[in-house]
Amino acid sequence: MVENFSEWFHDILEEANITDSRYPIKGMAVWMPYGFQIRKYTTNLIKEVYDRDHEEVLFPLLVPETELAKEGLHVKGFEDEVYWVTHGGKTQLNEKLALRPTSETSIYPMYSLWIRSHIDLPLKYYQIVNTFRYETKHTRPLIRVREITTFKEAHTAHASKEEADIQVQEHIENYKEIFDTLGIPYTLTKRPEWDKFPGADYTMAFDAIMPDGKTLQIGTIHNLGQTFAKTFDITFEDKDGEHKLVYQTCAGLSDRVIASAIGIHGDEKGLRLPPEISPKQITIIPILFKKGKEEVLAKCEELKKEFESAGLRVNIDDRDIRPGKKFYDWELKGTPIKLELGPRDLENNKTIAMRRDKLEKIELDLNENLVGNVISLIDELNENLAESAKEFHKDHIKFASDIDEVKELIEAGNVVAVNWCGDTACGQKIEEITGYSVLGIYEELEGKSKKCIISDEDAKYVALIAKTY
Ligand SMILES: Nc1ncnc2c1ncn2[C@@H]1O[C@H](COS(=O)(=O)NC(=O)[C@@H](N)CS)[C@@H](O)[C@H]1O
Repeated sequence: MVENFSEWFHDILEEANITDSRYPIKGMAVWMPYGFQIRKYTTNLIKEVYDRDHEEVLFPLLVPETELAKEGLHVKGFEDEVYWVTHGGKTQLNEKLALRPTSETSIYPMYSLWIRSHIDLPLKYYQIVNTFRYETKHTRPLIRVREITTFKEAHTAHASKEEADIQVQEHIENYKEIFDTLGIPYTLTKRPEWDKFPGADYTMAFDAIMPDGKTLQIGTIHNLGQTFAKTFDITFEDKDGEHKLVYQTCAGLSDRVIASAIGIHGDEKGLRLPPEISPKQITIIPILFKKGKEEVLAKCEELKKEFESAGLRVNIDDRDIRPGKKFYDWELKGTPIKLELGPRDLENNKTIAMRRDKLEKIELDLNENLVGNVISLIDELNENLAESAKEFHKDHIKFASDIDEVKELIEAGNVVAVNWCGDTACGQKIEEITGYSVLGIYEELEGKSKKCIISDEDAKYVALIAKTY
């Protein structure tokens, strides 16, 4: 793992041409070409999963103040973060318009118009848009931004509580598929009452443990119950002609999916990208001398076509610079597989392959199942990135039976599991004493001793405590 993760993360975004934070508004950055490709493949993955049982839509960016203010708990939760538009040209608008911090209050008035009968349910829409939050905590590219550029928000409406509960599970399965595909390990916890989404009945959260041991909330799923249905009058006529309020869920992902893929898999040489989202999966590096230059380049083009017809993304780095610089760039940009091809290799019908995760030379025969062999290397790399990330993740969740241990384990870069009676008073006491956050209830771990770490009452749950981004 890298030494100073925070510095590494900041530097890699610039050096690998992912984003440029020199844009003259704090918390906003430019997606540069290489990063834009990574973002494109990440959103493709999210769409592939969500298009199975949701429909993609696009709502306006601006939300009338009256709509935003309707849901008391919700607006309370966001009032300090909302950006406002007050003028059209020189004309003062007769109503302030919010830049959406999230889209419940722009979507649900329309749900109220569209949903009339039980045959309109379940309604399951999602959009991938930019949202705006005037974050006052330390902003950080991709991790805590003021313009969330890649905000996937799914909003569902159901005829019954049971269906909404099932939908929460389906969102959880969707998120597991997305994060597993990217080899990103996570803890799944139920956020404590005092830290759930404003207006939600409860919040399920995916947290990643970054290399510095701090956790990053990489996705959330909210069971909204009927709170927003009441506020926005989203009702339907059921089979018996009764008018009922719908039950709702919503689920969000953001740029943090990309932040965790970059942060968790990177090493001191740079990115090690999961093949799913790497702009190129194979970089062919011709070793060019005056003699045999044409033949080598011709062979590279031929190989490129062969890999592309197998559905792989390939580039040939034929820049007229020394190979060492090309290797450096390939390692920095994290392409999964590098193939070296020089005149001698051509004569011997060989190419030297290298996996970006292990950086070991592997000699492959050019005429012997080359595509199959390279695909196997890509799969092995994918497996290995996920495995080593899982190792790190597991090694950094420790159990503490007394409150002093919690602090020292977190300072040592861990997430800490403790027994908790579930009382808010105890939970908030844990945060007060340690200065760290209760991520929530963690079902994966069975409590060792069954006493709450604060009250000594019978512990009902295991809770995770962490230093968070
Ligand atoms: N300032 C931010 N920068 C980057 N990502 C963020 C930021 N704020 C929140 N996120 C991400 O966005 C996800 C969804 O945000 S949220 O507030 O929890 N949930 C919602 O807004 C729901 N309406 C989702 S549909 C969070 O889980 C987190 O991963």
